[in-house]
Amino acid sequence: MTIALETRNLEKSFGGLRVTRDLSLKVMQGARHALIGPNGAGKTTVINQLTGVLTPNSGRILLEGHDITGLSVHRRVLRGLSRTFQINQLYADLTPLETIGLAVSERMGRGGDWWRRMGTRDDVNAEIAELLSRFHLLDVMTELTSTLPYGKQRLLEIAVAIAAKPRVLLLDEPAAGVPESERHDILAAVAALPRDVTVLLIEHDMDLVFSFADRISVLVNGGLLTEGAPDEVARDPQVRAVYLGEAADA
Ligand SMILES: Nc1ncnc2c1ncn2[C@@H]1O[C@H](COP(=O)(O)OP(=O)(O)OP(=O)(O)O)[C@@H](O)[C@H]1O
Repeated sequence: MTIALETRNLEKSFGGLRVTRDLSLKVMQGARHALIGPNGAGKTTVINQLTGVLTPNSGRILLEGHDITGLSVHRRVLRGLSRTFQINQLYADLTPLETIGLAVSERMGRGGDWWRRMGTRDDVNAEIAELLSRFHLLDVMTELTSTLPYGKQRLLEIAVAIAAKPRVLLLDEPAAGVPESERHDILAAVAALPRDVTVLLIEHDMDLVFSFADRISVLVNGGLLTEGAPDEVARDPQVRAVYLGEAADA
């Protein structure tokens, strides 16, 4: 099987604090891989190094076998590595229709003239409509993003990431802050992501992790404690001790 995304001996320190410790991870093509760990384990720091927001002190990052350690955030996106991000800060004054339109146009290299051409291309319109439908956004497509229920905003984040047609998607806590009544849509959308997209999920919600992942890596103090299939990880006494605790008994 092909490796989609890999870290080799990744190291990152903030001053004297070693936050990523000799981390070697392999995310296989098509995997539903989750990275879990207690608060402060270093998960966000890993994601930020994968996307290029942070530069590791040492070690390598490979995307489909190519070394991307020195590439900018933008160049990584062009190579097929996307992440979800907090859309509310970026697109608060746009509607989901405009936001997805912009994302699709950006991918086609036409972001600059999207406003002038809005609605004029059938292929773009069809793709926007499909994304709005798939992510349950049709009913709110002309409302301002800032006014949407939080669950809809999180769905829009995933839709925008998918609009870039990534080969590898980093899903950063898609269910965080979403009220119970809206969680079902998030879980369904995440479960329905296209199988040709490799997904690395960071999530605190263990229901989501164990319903979604086919492989789980457990990070503790910046290093890999263990990894394996969900049932192996749930049974692992070290994991139960440091992280899952009572949840592993459920
Ligand atoms: N820019 C920074 N400067 C200094 N320390 C940092 C910085 N970013 C993160 N840290 C520290 O690195 C450690 C790991 O943080 P990180 O946010 O990566 O963990 P996490 O596993 O994502 O945590 P959480 O689950 O709480 O979001 C923490 O001790 C944090 O305080």
